[in-house]
Amino acid sequence: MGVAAVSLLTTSGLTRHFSGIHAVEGVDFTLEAGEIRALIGSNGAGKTTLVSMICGRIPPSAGEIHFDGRDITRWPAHRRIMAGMAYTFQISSIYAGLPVFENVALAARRKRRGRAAEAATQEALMRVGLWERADQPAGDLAYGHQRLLEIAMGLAQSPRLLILDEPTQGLSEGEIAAFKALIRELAPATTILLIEHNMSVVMELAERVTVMDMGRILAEGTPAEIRANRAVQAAYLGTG
Ligand SMILES: Nc1ncnc2c1ncn2[C@@H]1O[C@H](COP(=O)(O)OP(=O)(O)OP(=O)(O)O)[C@@H](O)[C@H]1O
Repeated sequence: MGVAAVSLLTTSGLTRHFSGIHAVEGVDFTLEAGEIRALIGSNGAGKTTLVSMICGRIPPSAGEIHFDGRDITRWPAHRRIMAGMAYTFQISSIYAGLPVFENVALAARRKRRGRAAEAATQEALMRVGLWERADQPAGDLAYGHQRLLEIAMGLAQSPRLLILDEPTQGLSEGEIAAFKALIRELAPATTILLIEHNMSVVMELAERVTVMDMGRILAEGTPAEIRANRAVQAAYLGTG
């Protein structure tokens, strides 16, 4: 028998309670290096809470997280960034008064210094197509471009795992098509985990889909398997 590849990310028994609410309950979740994974589920299913524990925004009530073979359960967020994780959460991180370039450079400097940070900034802006707008105040960008700016901020950290929370929310059809193309270019060098409500994005982009319901993993599989899954249809897809 061959040696099993080490998964990039594994959670075991990961749990988070908020004063009686079981937001995430005993989740065993695994990501293989290089994959594009979608995390779906109805409002309140626990997706953001799960991802927040993975990236170190909130501590778990119980359970463990391993990244790249190391137990990172108690690592602060910045140490996880150094280890190769990056995440974007809905617009929260943009400084509207600062130029586009500076926004991305601030993110790059969480991992690198000096010229290396500037080079990573330029590369990330070119990758998402915002290099021409590098000098504009971020607050002047159209909404779709602000979402791309957030992705550039993640990319500037050259992550091995990029976590995106609802990246296509509020984007136009054209912008969504550009987003899909961008993500396809990033994988498999970068592993992608995206929380996504847009089913066409999930079905076209993700190699595997994880469905959460009431804090637990309800199902996992290829897009075709998930579409055909009765429990998923009842809990989620059927209501959409
Ligand atoms: N800081 C918090 N304090 C109290 N309850 C919380 C907190 N964060 C999340 N919850 C609760 O935990 C549950 C899971 O929420 P979570 O935001 O993780 O779900 P979600 O699947 O990301 O939903 P959505 O698709 O609406 O973003 C919900 O019942 C939510 O109200």
